[in-house]
Amino acid sequence: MSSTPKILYTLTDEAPFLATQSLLPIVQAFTATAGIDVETRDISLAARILAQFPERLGDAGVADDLAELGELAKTPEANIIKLPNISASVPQLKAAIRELQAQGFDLPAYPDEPADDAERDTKARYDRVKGSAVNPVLREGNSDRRAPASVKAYARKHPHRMGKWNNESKSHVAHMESGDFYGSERSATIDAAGALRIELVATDGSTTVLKDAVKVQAGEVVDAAVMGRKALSAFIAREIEDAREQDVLFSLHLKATMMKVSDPIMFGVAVHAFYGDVLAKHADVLAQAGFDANNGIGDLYSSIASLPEAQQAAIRADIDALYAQRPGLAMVNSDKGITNLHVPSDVIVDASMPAMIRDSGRMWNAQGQLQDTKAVIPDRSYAGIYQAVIADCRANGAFDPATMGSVPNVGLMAQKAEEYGSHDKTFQIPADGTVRVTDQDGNVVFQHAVEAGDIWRMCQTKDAPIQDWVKLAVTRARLSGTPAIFWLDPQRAHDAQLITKVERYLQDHDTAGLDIRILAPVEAMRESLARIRRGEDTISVTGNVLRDYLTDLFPIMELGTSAKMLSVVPLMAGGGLFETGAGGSAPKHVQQFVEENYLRWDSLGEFLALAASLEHLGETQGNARAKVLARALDAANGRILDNDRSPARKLGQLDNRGSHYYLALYWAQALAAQDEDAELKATFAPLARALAGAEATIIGELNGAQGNAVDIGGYYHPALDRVAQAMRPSATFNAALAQLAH
Ligand SMILES: NC(=O)C1=CN([C@@H]2O[C@H](COP(=O)(O)OP(=O)(O)OC[C@H]3O[C@@H](n4cnc5c(N)ncnc54)[C@H](OP(=O)(O)O)[C@@H]3O)[C@@H](O)[C@H]2O)C=CC1
Ligand SMILES: O=C(O)CCC(=O)C(=O)O
Ligand SMILES: [Mg+2]
Repeated sequence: MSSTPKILYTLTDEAPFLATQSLLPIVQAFTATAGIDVETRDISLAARILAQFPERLGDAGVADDLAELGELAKTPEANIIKLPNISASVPQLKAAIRELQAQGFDLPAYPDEPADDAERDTKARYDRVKGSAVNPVLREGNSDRRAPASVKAYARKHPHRMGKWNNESKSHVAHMESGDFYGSERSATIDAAGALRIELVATDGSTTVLKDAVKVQAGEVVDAAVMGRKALSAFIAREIEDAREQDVLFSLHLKATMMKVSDPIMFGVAVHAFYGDVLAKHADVLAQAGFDANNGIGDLYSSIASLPEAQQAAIRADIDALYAQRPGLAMVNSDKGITNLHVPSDVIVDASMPAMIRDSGRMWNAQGQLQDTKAVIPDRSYAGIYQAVIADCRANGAFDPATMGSVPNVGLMAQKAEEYGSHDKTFQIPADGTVRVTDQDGNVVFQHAVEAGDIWRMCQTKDAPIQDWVKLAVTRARLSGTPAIFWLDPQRAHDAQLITKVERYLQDHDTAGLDIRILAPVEAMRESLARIRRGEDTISVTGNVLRDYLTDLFPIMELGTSAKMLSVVPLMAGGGLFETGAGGSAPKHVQQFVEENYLRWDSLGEFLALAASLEHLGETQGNARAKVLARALDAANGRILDNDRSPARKLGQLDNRGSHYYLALYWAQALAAQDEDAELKATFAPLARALAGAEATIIGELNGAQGNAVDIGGYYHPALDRVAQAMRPSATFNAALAQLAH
């Protein structure tokens, strides 16, 4: 066991990174009193890019902290606090590369179409950073996400605003009826460890190996499915027309960040369907300019920027004319004309569907007004759950945060489970034929007839994570005395395999007196919704994708945001990964910060994660002081909520920094009030007095800093000293904390 107990705190991107520059000095000062080191590891998009080119960057290069954390996560010592990070789409990746180049880092450009081996190597390195490239590396355990009792109580007492619903709403979800992943899924449980080969046998007789030697373990569930390009394209074209006829907005909801191979292609199909006439008319020019529809219509505007002004104007005019014949497009930013089809990472289904449901089922139109919307979620595997929520809200009105029950989640996630681990086995098929998966003895495991342009993918779900997931579900059901529902669809090939395993592994546990059921997702949703309307809680036990979707959906309905969730990953090797909240990195918040030095990011997720991390450290390392710190922090978190010390949204009020001051005050007061550890009590009593005595001065200094633009020297790679200075504007607060170190 290591001599100095250590917590590794991640530096990430955007709002959580800014907030860290204020919060971390507080955390480090407090934990040092218990001899705990809180060290940082940089897994920001910028750091991950820089870590790819050590030989090129020399001294300017950085260590691969993510790789280090990934290894650590497989050991019992791991205690990692993971803040949200950017999962970069290609446009974001390119912007980050440009920014780093401008800062003097000698990085190669992102080669869209690599021409030689060197460029192929460069692209492969950048692609390692692309999309959701952090979470899958760290998540060596399953997921336990829930609203702590204090947070739920706060939400009940101070219900956030929910848009009203009525049964005239025309909003709905549209999904395919055939030709999708759902309809084509085949699944098998592997008997003995071995390796699978994926190959395309084209109709001309040629065979291409798509992937050789995919290692599989005994008991592992593998499945494969195909999304037909023609079927998808025809479906989207129909839905565009239907949206126009019904006079509702058209919107597309995918997860291009986590499904980084399949979903940008699907996004591109929608861009082509919507803007097809213009894209066809200017096809040659756009191809020359390097436009790629998979990167969104925003890529068209940036690609044509180098063309002669008249040519640009002609293309823009054609697009504007096209809008007159199309349904309204849901907007990401109406003022700036950013549409739902601009950038694939702007509308991410886990957050975008709950936001729509919270806003009466409406999205923003080009005029800056909310309007009923068609939400296109092409694949049927999960789309139905959102329609079930919409149908429920239409029939019964919006949910009431003051009375509704809770739906916590136990999610199967470890070791790149299911779709979220499929990227290296996802292919856009180059020619008509058959994709065949064979085992080491040449037996065909499954095969699909495919056409050029189709998206074929294979997923893996290992047995040990499934066993761990079932155990976690039973443990949570027992500890919370709450019914648990496994959301599994017997009609789906993959889920049918899982149902067999769940039924088998439930027998390994004492389930006497527990209410554990297995229901198909739509039924599970209806049952859970009926129960929350009655104020009852139900644990959702789901696969990886529904874990992602439900842990934004329910928190956003129950608490207003998923930032207030406790999100723990008990690592299978015995360590702990403590994620902060269940949502993302809120780019809007950075914009507000640089414009007016006001940060509305709520760090409650970080506070909760830290308490859980300290508790874990106390338990696993027999560190009594860590437990005292954890209990005091729990008390402080409760007071933050009771006294409403979370950041407000608008300039002039308490922002992120002010909420950190109150955290320090309440935490110090709780430590000064406890009697378990006299030394800690003596250490924190003077700090508690100093912070309480200087409340008006400190808040004055913190709030007084607001109002002007701040230059932090970069978006993806801001200057650390500038951020630190901006985030710590109270000399009085800083001095009081510094005293603690003496
Ligand atoms: N675990 C991870 O690392 C995750 C990372 N991401 C990444 O985050 C980025 C943005 O994703 P997006 O889907 O827009 O989701 P976000 O969760 O960042 O944003 C949705 C909205 O939720 C609110 N919100 C989220 N967190 C907080 C917080 N701590 N305090 C206050 N409000 C909050 C904000 O709304 P408002 O202020 O309007 O109320 C925000 O605009 C992407 O780059 C994505 O890849 C996304 C999900 C998880
Ligand atoms: O890794 C990502 O990109 C997002 C993760 C996420 O949304 C989640 O786990 O809830
Ligand atoms: Mg999510």
